[in-house]
Amino acid sequence: MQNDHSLNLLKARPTVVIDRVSMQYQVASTHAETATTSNRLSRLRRGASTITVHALNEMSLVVSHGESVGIIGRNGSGKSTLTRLISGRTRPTSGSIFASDTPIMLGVNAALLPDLAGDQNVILGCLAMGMDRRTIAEKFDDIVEVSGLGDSIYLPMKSYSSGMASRLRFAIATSVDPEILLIDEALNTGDAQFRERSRSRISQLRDHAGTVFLVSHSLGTITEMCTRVIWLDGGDLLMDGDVETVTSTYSRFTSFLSNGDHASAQELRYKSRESLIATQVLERTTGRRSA
Ligand SMILES: Nc1ncnc2c1ncn2[C@@H]1O[C@H](COP(=O)(O)OP(=O)(O)OP(=O)(O)O)[C@@H](O)[C@H]1O
Repeated sequence: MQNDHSLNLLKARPTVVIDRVSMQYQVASTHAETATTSNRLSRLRRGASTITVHALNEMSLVVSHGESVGIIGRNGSGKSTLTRLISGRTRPTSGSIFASDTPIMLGVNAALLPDLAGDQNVILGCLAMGMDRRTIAEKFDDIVEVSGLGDSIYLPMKSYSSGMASRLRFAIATSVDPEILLIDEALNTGDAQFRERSRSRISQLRDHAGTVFLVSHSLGTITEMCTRVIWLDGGDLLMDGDVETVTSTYSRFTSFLSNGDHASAQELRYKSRESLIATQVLERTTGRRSA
């Protein structure tokens, strides 16, 4: 048993290693114990005080090739912060993140222009991702096909609905077969046909041994597309495991909360966190080891 486990670890090729990462933001706050209208007005002149928001408390994770990791949790639990850290757009307050290749963040990396037509934006987006002209020409039809925009591809992007724009971004961002793809909610805007198309595109990416991170409030989307799920709450990593176990526990948690049963929700939160087996990232040492 132990040998099987060690063998699996050896076979797994890590793509993202999150080593004791935490994130705090310094934010201006107008809160005061003794706030009155007059001192609120005087604070308008003096400026607000600063507080620290603990967006992510220290956590470690190792994600490997072929994994599609769903990130779930209530509003403000730290999901977007975690994806921004993995993408390298934000630096963690403490800890380090290692990635085997540049992570592509859907919708952010494709710097598209609203005045240009969809087809022109395809070229712009591909150039921005570092493709040469020949590769763009090879991929062009496939990108238009994945976007499902039909003749709307020739219209300016500013005339698109938000769902149409995110379909185009999805098609462009996934055309590079990124080794690490981060998707934050973008898939929820599409219609059923697009969801089907994006689902098959994500499984293609996984088959090419890539890694996908998907933030979503839709447990249906997570169940359809992910092989592993992590649950964040209040900046804490509460669960990390198979899709069924984590999503069903999270559903119980949210239904306790919506029924006003905060005690049971807290108990479930506590138990989940207690049973989490924390990842430990060991220092890599070189040279001869002593006995
Ligand atoms: N740029 C920022 N400056 C200050 N605080 C921030 C910033 N970004 C996020 N936060 C805070 O960090 C915490 C986590 O936010 P984050 O956006 O990561 O949550 P989330 O789980 O993605 O939420 P949602 O489901 O609502 O998108 C929140 O308390 C939020 O207010």
